[in-house]
Amino acid sequence: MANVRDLLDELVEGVETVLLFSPSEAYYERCREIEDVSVIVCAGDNGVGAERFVELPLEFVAAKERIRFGVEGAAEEGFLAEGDEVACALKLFDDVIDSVCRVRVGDLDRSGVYDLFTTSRADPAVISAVVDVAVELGQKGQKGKPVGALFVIGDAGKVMNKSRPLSYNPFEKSHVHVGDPIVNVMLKEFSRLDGAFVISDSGKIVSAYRYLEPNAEGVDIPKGLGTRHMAAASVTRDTNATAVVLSESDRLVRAFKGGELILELDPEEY
Ligand SMILES: Nc1ncnc2c1ncn2[C@@H]1O[C@H](COP(=O)(O)OP(=O)(O)OP(=O)(O)O)[C@@H](O)[C@H]1O
Ligand SMILES: [Mn+2]
Repeated sequence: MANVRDLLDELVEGVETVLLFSPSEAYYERCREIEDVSVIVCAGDNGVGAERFVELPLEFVAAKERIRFGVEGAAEEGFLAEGDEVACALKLFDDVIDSVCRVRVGDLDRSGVYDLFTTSRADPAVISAVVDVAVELGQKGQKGKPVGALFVIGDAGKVMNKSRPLSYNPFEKSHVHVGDPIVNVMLKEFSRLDGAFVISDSGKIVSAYRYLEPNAEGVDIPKGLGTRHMAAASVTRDTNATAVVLSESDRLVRAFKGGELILELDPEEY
């Protein structure tokens, strides 16, 4: 007669790698003793002293996104290869590992999320906060109407030099940072108006209403995207900034870096 264990055995059959999300030291040590399996740790810091470690820059409330980040990160670091079967063990409900899911590297669509956080100049928490604002705006719109927005994060001095004001800057002389609840309301309010937000590496809002002076030469972004996206891509090629764009027309959130589109997500699925 079949039993639960047989059923669950199938889940980990043939798995070569275990990816542990924020394990305790004891849990990590126990996993290391398993033969023929390599262990990767993905956590905020490497407290357990793992040999193969992927840093998690934020909590990723959505488990799917956490797993995607861990798997992309591990692949990027060379710990995993296309086709590898991985068992991911994580904490879903409690402060102990209570869930296991199996993934095949390459089967998850690559989101670019690891690159976005690890190779950006700005603080990962700032990027995450901006992506959150863009996603929320995308879900709700502005009084029910779809709205677009452009956020340029990091290398703000250079970005300011390569842009000009469209109107009076409501953030002049203020010291407000992304992530503050008040600021999120302000960002949403001002997103009705033209131009870009410029945000520093540490998350200070430097300006709203900036018109970026894009030098589109050599910038290669998917056809069909308009001037907002072109300006976003160009500014990230000419500076070390990362740009996050919410499209008013297709309602997707995109991130650009080094002149390229690196992330595309649908706020409805986030
Ligand atoms: N160079 C720029 N700098 C800052 N903002 C810009 C720039 N170019 C366009 N925008 C902003 O983008 C808005 C939409 O322009 P457009 O429709 O051409 O862009 P798009 O890429 O198609 O974006 P969407 O998908 O939101 O329509 C403009 O009204 C303006 O506020
Ligand atoms: Mn448009």
